[in-house]
Amino acid sequence: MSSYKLTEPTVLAALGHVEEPDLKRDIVSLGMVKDIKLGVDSVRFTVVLTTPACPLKELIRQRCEDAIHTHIGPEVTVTIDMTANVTSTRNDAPLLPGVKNIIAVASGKGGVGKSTVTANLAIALHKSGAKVGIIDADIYGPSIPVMFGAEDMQPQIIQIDGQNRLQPIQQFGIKLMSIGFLVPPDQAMLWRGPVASRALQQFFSDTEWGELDYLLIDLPPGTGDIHLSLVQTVPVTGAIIVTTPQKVAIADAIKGLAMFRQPQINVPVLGIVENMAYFTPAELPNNRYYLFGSGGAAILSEKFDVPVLGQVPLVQSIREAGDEGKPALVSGDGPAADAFRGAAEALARRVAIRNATQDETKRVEFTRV
Ligand SMILES: Nc1ncnc2c1ncn2[C@@H]1O[C@H](COP(=O)(O)OP(=O)(O)OP(=O)(O)O)[C@@H](O)[C@H]1O
Repeated sequence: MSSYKLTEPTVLAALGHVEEPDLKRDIVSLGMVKDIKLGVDSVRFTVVLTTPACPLKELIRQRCEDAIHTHIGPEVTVTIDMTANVTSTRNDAPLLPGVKNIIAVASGKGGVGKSTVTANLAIALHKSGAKVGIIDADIYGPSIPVMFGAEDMQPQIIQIDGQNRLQPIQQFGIKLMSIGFLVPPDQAMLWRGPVASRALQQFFSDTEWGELDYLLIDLPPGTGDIHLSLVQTVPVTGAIIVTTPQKVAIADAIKGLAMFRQPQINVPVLGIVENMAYFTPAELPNNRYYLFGSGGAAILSEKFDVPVLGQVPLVQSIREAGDEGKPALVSGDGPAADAFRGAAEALARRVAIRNATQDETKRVEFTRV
């Protein structure tokens, strides 16, 4: 006969000592413990994480096991099923009710690798088990179709409740929508701002996205009409800023960051991704050459109190993968893949913290900033 008391209340009391490291609250009051099943000397339960990309999964599992052993008894056999339910503040959203988080990916300067970062973050999140989509909002220079080897594909039109709806293209597990799928590239180039903005709005209103944990928006470089249209069309969960370490890129990244932080816009900036942070030759993966300088993102991070989500090296295989139409992370390994995976985990973590600590973003309701 065991001397300890193994009941649902004692299990919950024990697990009440386990703190979610990011949210700084115990996992029981956060509603993360489910399906407790008791045996004679054993307990099995499920821990529902806030993202499948959670880098703290093993830490939380270990702490749960330790808590049961410490507070109930060391002899108890503990089985923990880890699962995830991505959190959201998009409650009762009229547009895209099945999309939990809308993440804007912005850069100050062109060519810093914003689309490359978007594509690989999406693949990393998908590989962790999340449902992910990308809207290519770079109406005048869409690059997502090429990066996903989908430039010849066309979205199907389906009828739902008597209305025509666009079906996103699906490649490598990611749902995609881009102007590049709908009109020849040279045609969109000639559109004026309002036409381009309307095209973007249709990606939200007329596309059948279904259920998604993360919808990434690949914005055009700089700050402009499309950015305003985005925040006027949907409440954006948060933004990330992609930059290279160069001074000119950082100066422009500050402008992008400041735009999201304007009081009228007020979209939380979740972090910075420093792309082409250093060069690593394939044959000497431990050598790092800081071609564009170093420390730029760190300075930005400190000055604006925004975390650096990751530093992605400049490697030939990333460029080749982009040109071949298969984002590097689909089949790649090595330092670049590690950097993208780390950045995706950090992003997912920031989204979970943002959702637990900040109210829903409001859709912007004005025409001028
Ligand atoms: N870390 C990297 N290593 C090597 N090449 C890279 C890296 N990041 C991006 N590139 C390459 O740099 C070029 C520009 O990247 P990308 O199109 O992603 O930039 P962008 O910021 O989205 O550009 P745009 O100004 O069109 O919005 C592409 O050829 C891409 O493959």
